[in-house]
Amino acid sequence: MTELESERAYVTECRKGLQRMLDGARENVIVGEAVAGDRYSAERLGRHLKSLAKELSEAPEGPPFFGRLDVEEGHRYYIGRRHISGETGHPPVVIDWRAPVSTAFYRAHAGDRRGILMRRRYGWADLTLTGFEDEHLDGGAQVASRILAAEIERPRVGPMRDIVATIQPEQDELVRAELEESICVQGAPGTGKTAVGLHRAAYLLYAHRQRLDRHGVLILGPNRAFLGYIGAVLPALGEVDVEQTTVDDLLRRVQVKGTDSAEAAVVKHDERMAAVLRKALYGRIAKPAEPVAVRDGAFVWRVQQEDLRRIVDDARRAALPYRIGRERVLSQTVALIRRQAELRGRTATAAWMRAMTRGATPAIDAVWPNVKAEEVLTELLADPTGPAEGILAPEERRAITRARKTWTAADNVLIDELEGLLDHPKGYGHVIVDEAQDLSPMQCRAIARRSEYGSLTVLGDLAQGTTPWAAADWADQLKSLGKPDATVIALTTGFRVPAAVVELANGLLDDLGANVPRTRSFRSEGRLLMRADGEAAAAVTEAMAFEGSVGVIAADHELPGLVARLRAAGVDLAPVDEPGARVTAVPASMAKGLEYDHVVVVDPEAIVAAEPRGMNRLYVALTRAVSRLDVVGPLPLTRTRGASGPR
Ligand SMILES: Nc1ncnc2c1ncn2[C@@H]1O[C@H](COP(=O)(O)OP(=O)(O)OP(=O)(O)O)[C@@H](O)[C@H]1O
Repeated sequence: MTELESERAYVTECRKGLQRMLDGARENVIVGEAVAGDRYSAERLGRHLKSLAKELSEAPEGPPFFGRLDVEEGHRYYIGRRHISGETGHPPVVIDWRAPVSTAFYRAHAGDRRGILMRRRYGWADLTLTGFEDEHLDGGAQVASRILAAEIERPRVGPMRDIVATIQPEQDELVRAELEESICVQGAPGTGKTAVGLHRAAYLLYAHRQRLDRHGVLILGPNRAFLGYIGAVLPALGEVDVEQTTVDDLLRRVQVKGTDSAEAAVVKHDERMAAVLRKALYGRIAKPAEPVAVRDGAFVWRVQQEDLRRIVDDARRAALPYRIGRERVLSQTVALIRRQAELRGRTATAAWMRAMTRGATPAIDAVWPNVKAEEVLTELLADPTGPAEGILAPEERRAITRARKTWTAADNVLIDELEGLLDHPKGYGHVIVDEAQDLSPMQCRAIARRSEYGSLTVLGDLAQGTTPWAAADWADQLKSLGKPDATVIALTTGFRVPAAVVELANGLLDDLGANVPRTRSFRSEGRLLMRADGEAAAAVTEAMAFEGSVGVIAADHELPGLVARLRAAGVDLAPVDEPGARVTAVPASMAKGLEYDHVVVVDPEAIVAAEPRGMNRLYVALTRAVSRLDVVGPLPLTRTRGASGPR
């Protein structure tokens, strides 16, 4: 038997192992229901076993392993996307990539062998094992892995895929960072930030399943097209319970029908709004102007004005959320009434307490009113002379004063801030934030509230910041996110963009004024073509001769006209939220985080001119290509390049 044949025989053994696990899980469902001691545990056990059986039967069929570690003569571990048990009494046939032993697969090298003699990587064509590649760590020269290079250079089609077989050592360190540790990854386009974030979610769920099952993991991305693009990665790794959403969707409480002026949006996203909102809310608490009087049959119980004032002051000092503070004031007021009643020999039954609470409520409403976040904001936005005075400048107050009552996206952020003052929000065990350079201070606060007792993985690139409030450095952003001590780590090897395109993009960095390290590309192959105006149709048609996806990126306002012209030339483009299409029309504002095998950027000057941070937008657009980039029309003049352009 050749070595390849014996490896193929092992594949068969793995498939048998999987079938055994599935049969076992199904049988357990039947037995489990019978053995549980009571109905409650029968139900819980049943649910657990059923979900295990369901997960196993629905797991996408893929290669059962992608690597092997030989630790000593005859002793080896196969590493795969999921654990596969051996026969009863035998060790597992495949070890989960997240298990501690698998770490060596990603990190061992000749200088630090971690007890490994040999690492084997496997090549697959769908479900057929086609070959393998060995790396002997106990001597011999290091050779670059062809399987690894082929995987990274593979043309892209459809949604994002997992990278478990090829995670790089510096990425693996981030994936496996401790749960308690908040980290911030600064990485140029295509360095694998998103991939690292998704694999970190899968890793943490494996390593801390119980804790995170209770508190949950949340992934925040820039827009829905991006979520559609990354949505299949975690389910393919067996993780289906991770909440993936955008910041806007996470904070949506009122329906957005209006848009803010640029000035108003900037003010509403400014951190000073937190102080304005606090003042607006707590300004509603009044000094008690009279005693509390509660009728109780023939009696009237009283709580003196002085006592009520003390209760209110104590509750304010305790810095509780507003609603909890109000509850405390009400219950302490009723407690004083109860004490008086008991001194007079009354027994305070539950019904009596409820009646006293009802009776005291109007008096408490007068000092600590029950309010809704929307009401507070409506009043604030209607009155330029209100709580914002002394915090915002007069023109800023005017900018946010609105004539008509329609909610905007920024209002949801403000309502969320108020909700955070009113009550404790739902927290998560771990939150992963992608494109975090674009978050405003107020959005950061919303995330900080949800991760106060958990940790964060912050992913971003200061050079790709396109919002008016984009971060200039990570220290401030991390402070706003409530994790000032998070470690900032830079990733500098690009796995998406070919070297020629990286060179072009690096040339733009000086114009962006972002203090970030330059990238080097893992990929020497690839093509950059500068084309003249009017060659968009030719560029797209030529792109379609290659395998892989094509993305056509243009300024948002130019895209509809371009799509119509291309359609007339016989090319149909799918909208950006349809992952998996052959040719996609991508508005520049939605390009962030996406990638296509071949990208055609049309009219770069229009992309730059369309918005204040247009140069950053162009930097994003130019760095979406995996194999080929066509730039149609001249690049804007830049400080570094002068009038002639790169080629
Ligand atoms: N170790 C790796 N092995 C194989 N492919 C990788 C690896 N790391 C990253 N990639 C691939 O490189 C591409 C870029 O990765 P990703 O989208 O995570 O980068 P990013 O840093 O988030 O980029 P951007 O800033 O542009 O959003 C993806 O196709 C990803 O699968």
